[in-house]
Amino acid sequence: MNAEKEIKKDSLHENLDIEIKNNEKHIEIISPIGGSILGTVPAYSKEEVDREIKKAKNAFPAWRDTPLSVRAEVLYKASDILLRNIDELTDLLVHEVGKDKKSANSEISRTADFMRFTADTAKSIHGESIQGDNFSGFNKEKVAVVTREPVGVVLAISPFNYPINLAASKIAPALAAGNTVVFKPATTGALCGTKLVEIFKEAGLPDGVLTMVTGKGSEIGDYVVTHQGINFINFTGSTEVGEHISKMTTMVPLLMELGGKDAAIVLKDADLSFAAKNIVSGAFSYSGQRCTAVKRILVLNEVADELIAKLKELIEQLKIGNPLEEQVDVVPLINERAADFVWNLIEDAKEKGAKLICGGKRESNLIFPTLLDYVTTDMRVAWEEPFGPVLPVLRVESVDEAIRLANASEYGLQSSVFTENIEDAFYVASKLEVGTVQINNKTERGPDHFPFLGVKKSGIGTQGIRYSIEAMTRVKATVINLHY
Ligand SMILES: NC(=O)C1=CN([C@@H]2O[C@H](COP(=O)(O)OP(=O)(O)OC[C@H]3O[C@@H](n4cnc5c(N)ncnc54)[C@H](OP(=O)(O)O)[C@@H]3O)[C@@H](O)[C@H]2O)C=CC1
Ligand SMILES: O=C(O)[C@H](O)COP(=O)(O)O
Repeated sequence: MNAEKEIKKDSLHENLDIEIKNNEKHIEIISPIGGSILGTVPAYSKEEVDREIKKAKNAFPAWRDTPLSVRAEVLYKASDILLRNIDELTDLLVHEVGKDKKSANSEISRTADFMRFTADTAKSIHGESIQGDNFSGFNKEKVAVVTREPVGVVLAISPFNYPINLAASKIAPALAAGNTVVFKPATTGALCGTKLVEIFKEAGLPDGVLTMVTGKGSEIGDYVVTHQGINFINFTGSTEVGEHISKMTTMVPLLMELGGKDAAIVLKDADLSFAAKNIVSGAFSYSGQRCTAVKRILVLNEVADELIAKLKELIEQLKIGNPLEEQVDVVPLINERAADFVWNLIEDAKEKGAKLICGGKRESNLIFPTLLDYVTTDMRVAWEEPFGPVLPVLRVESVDEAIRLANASEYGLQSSVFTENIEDAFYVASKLEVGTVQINNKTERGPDHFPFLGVKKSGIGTQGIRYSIEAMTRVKATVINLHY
């Protein structure tokens, strides 16, 4: 039975030109703005997944052997096409994941820059040759020619929050390196993902070099990640799913960016106005639905009151609401379930004695930016990643207490330290168990050629343009044995 029923689009979204197929072989994509259906994507069966992976496998030898300059040319073209479609894509992003228009637009232009930089970087990566005589017992007659080889078929799995950028930042380096790619977008974000694939094809990618499988992760995810045709998995998403994938797979290299609980550590001598401005933007942009969002403040007691007053003032200036109507800072969360989770964290903290400074209000999946003071280590919000607009403040007695609390997290993505003293900044940075420490800045991923990684439960391996290309290639040594 595969009957089609007509679905009428909500007036909020009727300007979007997306097809809706209402049958059991399609999944509905629900907008976080208004909760209505935006479009549908196919729910792939196992046989269809097999077919797409096989296409990528078959396309691999020819793509690997395609000159790098030609592969790079496709990325330059894709970057141009992306920019040509920036208005349409921005609009789709706003509708599909509820991002504010300015951030959505910058996601697209950043992705175009990313693709160009990837092509440039790939062209400048080269191998080396090594002579044997450095090792005792060998001489110059033995020479290794060391090249970088693609790994084969890369499975790229992206999350909902950057449906264009976190897809392209896996796909572009993988393709530049000579791999073929099977792309599994987050279901909310799959309409954007579909457009991105179309753009790569329009740029001239041969058939099978980039294929896409859509379907709910809970239904097809395990089948895809354990498929024998996959040679490498590049995943961004929650720690829960990342851990699950790493338990399911065997002998497949993994590159994973997972959850975080980034701390902003504010020392006594920090420029508090500057720190507050950075923290508010770091914590609340896209309503905190960013892995690198500032997710807790560890502030020295002596300056806590002053910092909190400044934070409150800035938070109260944030524009909250519907990104389809106007430019706002804080938008509805991706769905009701996400909002329930954040709401429960706020309630738990309040019940255990946290002081609500501002926010603490909810309208459906829109949570108002919330600042909680006097958060203690028995409260869930001190440790759990909200992926929403709630910011806990933990007051500390000393710099070492801040470091201890920062490191007590199971996560280790990034941390900020705000201070005017470079010695103190480096002392704190040297002790923090994270992938990146930001001195006097909010936590953030860019610029995209910097290494981006998480330690502990925040990830495996390193992304960032050159790092991603290197991660998705392997070294091959061809040894010349001369006998002169
Ligand atoms: N460190 C980083 O760089 C980043 C980390 N994140 C983290 O991601 C989370 C939010 O993103 P969200 O999209 O909700 O994350 P999820 O972990 O829920 O989903 C991520 C992706 O995994 C897919 N998936 C789900 N189950 C499986 C499975 N069994 N096998 C294979 N794939 C599966 C999802 O598909 P489907 O949508 O169909 O379920 C989606 O494509 C937060 O925890 C955040 O910290 C987000 C962005 C960046
Ligand atoms: O997915 C995320 O949340 C990102 O990797 C963070 O990127 P950003 O710091 O540029 O928002």
